[in-house]
Amino acid sequence: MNKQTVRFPMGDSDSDSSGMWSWLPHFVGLSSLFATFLSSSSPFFSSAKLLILGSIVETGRRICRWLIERFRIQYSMTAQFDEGDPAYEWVVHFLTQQGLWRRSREFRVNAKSSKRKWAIHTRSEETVKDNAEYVPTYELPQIFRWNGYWLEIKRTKTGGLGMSSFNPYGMQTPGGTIFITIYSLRMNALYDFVESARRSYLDTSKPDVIIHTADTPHYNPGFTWTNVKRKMRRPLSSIILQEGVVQSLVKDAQEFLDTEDWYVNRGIPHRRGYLLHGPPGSGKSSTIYALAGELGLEIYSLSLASGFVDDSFLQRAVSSVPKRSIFLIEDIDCAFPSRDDAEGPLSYLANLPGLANPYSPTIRRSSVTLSGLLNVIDGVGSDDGKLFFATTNYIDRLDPALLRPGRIDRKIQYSLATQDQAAALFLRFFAEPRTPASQPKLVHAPEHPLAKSSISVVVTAAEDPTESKVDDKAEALGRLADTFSTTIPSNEFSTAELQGYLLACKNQPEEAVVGITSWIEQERKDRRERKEREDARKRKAQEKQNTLLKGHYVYGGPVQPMQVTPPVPPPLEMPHPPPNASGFVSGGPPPSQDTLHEASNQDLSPSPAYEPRENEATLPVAESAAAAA
Ligand SMILES: Nc1ncnc2c1ncn2[C@@H]1O[C@H](COP(=O)(O)OP(=O)(O)OP(=O)(O)O)[C@@H](O)[C@H]1O
Repeated sequence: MNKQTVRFPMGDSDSDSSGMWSWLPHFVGLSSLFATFLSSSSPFFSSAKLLILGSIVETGRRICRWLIERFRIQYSMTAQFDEGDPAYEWVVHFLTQQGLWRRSREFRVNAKSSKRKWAIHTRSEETVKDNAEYVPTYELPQIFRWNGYWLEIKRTKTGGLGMSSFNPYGMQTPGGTIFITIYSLRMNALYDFVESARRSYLDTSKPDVIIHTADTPHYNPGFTWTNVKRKMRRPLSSIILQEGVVQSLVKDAQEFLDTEDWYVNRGIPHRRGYLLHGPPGSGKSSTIYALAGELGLEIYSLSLASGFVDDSFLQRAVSSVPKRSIFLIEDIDCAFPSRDDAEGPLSYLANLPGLANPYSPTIRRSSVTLSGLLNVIDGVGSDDGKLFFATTNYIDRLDPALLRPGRIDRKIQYSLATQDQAAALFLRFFAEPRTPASQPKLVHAPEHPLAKSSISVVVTAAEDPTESKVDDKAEALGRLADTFSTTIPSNEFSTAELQGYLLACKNQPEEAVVGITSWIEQERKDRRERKEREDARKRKAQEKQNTLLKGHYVYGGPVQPMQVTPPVPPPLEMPHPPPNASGFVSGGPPPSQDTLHEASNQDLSPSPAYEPRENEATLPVAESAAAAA
């Protein structure tokens, strides 16, 4: 048998040196093959060459990207700011100040509104009063240097009001989102950036009061307050109330904001609730705006009557109100009936289909429940130094639970204008603008016609003889104000109504005084007519409600809570005793075929002459049912 020697390229003890390297020619052969491959001009080799080169380039690119990503993760941090969150406004405003948006090449152009101040201006800011605003919409990242750091900004496009977009991380975001990457290892860099943005935003906002509202339903926690409005800050002195009322309110709120530690140390939730109640147009909202301007607070205002506001939305909205701000619910009584109404005999009407508001004045109009609101006022969302304000025209419609201390700590009552208020309003309208040189004094001199007024009346009293003319004018104006106010009956017209009248005779105080009597008469006449119309409308609504009630009661409609007895048509109108559910006349012998035929043709809808029994309409349904049984 021939011994066959198996040769291995290396490591075989039997192998000789020539055997050890015998594989080399093969390799050399390969390399020559490789050389041939590289230098070959055959199309097959060219494609393969490209393939390999492409793979090498792609691998290199991926490695670079991976390295960059590693670098980003290691040496940078990215913060996300979602539209609807206050921090988004700070950042956008700050970036605007840095002039970043100027490099943008894509804009959304809107007619100018007071909504935002950060749209860029097309020309020099001082000279131009733009009628349109140009809001950048680009998505391309921008890099800029701030405070020694490199920052990269990327802003996702807004898909339009209420529409959603996807951020680079695949999360769905309604509205716009800004991503800011800071290339630094210092966590403080991000903190410094956000703080600078916030401070600059607050500085710029000082002359305005910023009001956030929620006008679209969003189910993402960050996106509740989607609308921002600005109002000119209103001086406290422009609010005409009994002396000291506004000042004491401001003092109270300021004290509350300054004593956070006191609350924390005693384990008392740091929140304070105010209810401003009184007739429409008496200055409730104006007081809140003036207070917010004075204390530099932003207002987060929510209408509970909005269809999309339910308990859970309310909870989220309150928890995203930042510290040291005002959470405002205007016309809180509109949201739900008082507990008595809600549990009253007609409360089930709220669930009946087809019953609209005009016919059911006590029916719930909001998805917010009383317990939901109470939880929000009590709960975590409402501490943290937030001031809760509510306004109402009808305090007696509010549930006592809502009014207890701890929820509402101070109630301030507003009333229709008194004569003092009318005089003060008159002077506010017609007094000369004051110059620092002729600072007016609050005069309550005994001889002045308004001396007994409890309201601060601004009358310019000149001590300098050169100002005697001003003094004369002021005296004359004081007399006019006196005549004007004494003509106006106290507590009949609201301050807003008087303001409306005075606006019509701007710069003509004498005319205002002359015309006030006929204005009062006209107003009274208008009111009478309005009241008559309103009474007629209410009567009609009541009648319709009664008819609907009867419809549900008599014909076994969808009145769920009541076990309503079978139909009981009125006996007098019916030619026969009413057929029961199976079509047979109750009691008596079974009907003949003729009778059955007659009964089946009979119209069972209420006859036009049908009138309810005397107590049927007014009795609560439960009692009516019992009576019928
Ligand atoms: N006491 C007041 N002092 C100064 N201005 C007032 C006063 N009351 C009303 N006004 C003026 O009347 C207008 C309406 O006032 P405001 O909205 O504050 O009333 P309101 O009590 O909140 O009314 P509503 O209950 O209808 O919301 C404002 O322009 C405000 O300037």
